Amino acid sequence: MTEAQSKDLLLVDDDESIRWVLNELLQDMGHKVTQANSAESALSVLEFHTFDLLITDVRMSGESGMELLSRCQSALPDMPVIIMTAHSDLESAVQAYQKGAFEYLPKPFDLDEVVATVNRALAPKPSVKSQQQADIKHNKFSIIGESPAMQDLYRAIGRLSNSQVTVLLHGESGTGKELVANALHQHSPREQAPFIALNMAAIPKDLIESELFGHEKGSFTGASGRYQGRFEQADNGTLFLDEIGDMPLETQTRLLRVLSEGAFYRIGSNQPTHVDVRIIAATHQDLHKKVESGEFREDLYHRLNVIPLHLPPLRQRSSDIPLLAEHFLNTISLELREPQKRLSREALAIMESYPWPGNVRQLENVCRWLSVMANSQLIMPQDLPPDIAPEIEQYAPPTQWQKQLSSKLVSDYQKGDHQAFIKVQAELEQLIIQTALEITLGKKAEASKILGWGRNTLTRKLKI
Ligand SMILES: Nc1ncnc2c1ncn2[C@@H]1O[C@H](COP(=O)(O)OP(=O)(O)OP(=O)(O)O)[C@@H](O)[C@H]1O
Repeated sequence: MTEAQSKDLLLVDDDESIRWVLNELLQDMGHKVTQANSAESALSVLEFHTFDLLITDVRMSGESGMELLSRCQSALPDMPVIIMTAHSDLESAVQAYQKGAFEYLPKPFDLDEVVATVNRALAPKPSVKSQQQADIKHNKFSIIGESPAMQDLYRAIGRLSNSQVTVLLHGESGTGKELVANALHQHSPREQAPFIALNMAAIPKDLIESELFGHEKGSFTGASGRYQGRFEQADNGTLFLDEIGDMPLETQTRLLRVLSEGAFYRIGSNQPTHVDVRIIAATHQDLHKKVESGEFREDLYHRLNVIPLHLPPLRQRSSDIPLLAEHFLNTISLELREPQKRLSREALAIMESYPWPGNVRQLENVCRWLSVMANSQLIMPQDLPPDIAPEIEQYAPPTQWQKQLSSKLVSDYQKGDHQAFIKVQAELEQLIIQTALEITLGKKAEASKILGWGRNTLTRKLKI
């Protein structure tokens, strides 16, 4: 790297080991790095030295990285700031972007990503810079998840938060498309205006136009009064068109006209109605294929697909299942005014490997079912509904020998034999080993196979 490319970087984190790793990396990239362990000490360094880039953690004792970012935005608006945080949720991502951060990096980070981000931040750029400093209110439609796929999504919502652009959400049913559409609206300049949702698959085809555009009294049989359509209801706000792939072709043509002209006619009226509506559409179908088969207008497809966002199915982000389940069990317990149930490690493991064809909606329903149906506070595998864990035998009463064994254990223990449990385990093990050897006519290799052990394990256990 040449001298000319070497830049002055300020690195702020109260975690010394993270500073060490990043310092090594940034110096290897050829940059000069100054370190600070708090926002306060960063500010005092910034008083007498200018930097080409600030990289800061969010959570530190004293002032936070966000406060540091705000101060730098007003005093040093040209210095790009990269925000890093271990607490990566939608709110922090959106807040970082809205406060003017150049980029938001969730921890633990990938070092290649850090290099790429630093390079982009230091690249010469046009001097236009968004200075919007909107305050974020708490989002009641909280989106849960920390998987890399969700973090990509948070970043996309953050980047789009100052814009009005049309978005097409794509994802299987129940992946959270409506939730994300709502979050896009809540974090947009239109947040004070209505968010109106309409699901094309849920209304009869011959009523779609009247639902969208409204009608005058008597314009068709059954139109007993004047009706304001969803477009008018969403004026200045956002209209969410769910299952857009199910929109009939004639309605597509009308929708296209509204999008290009900003006006439409109520059914039965010849007066144009002008509206200013942002469209967010969603589909679980492959719209491109529908265009090829002539079922979806290509021009409308391009008009809607300005920014495509993909919501991955839950089975591809199973690391989010524990957080989502905890969130649902908590909100449902509050709804039911009952203590919150918890998932045992074993039950959670089964849920994490289940494919969830109905995605987050199905997980939410299962949590509702468990909140009402599970017998104990700690949910065990046998408490799970049969479609989630079909191989788990549902609770069955103990058989005669199990009852006898159990009462012998209790009485031996109560009589003072504190080794009772350990002895029975060893006896049971010897019993199943002998049975396996009997049916394999003493062949250890075969016996170890049916026992599910390695040969050495069997030999070792035989010696005990
Ligand atoms: N990441 C998430 N965090 C919290 N709740 C979620 C998340 N994703 C989805 N949900 C919940 O799951 C349910 C289904 O979500 P949503 O209706 O947004 O899915 P969708 O993709 O629009 O489904 P469909 O295509 O069937 O209309 C909702 O109750 C929603 O609140």
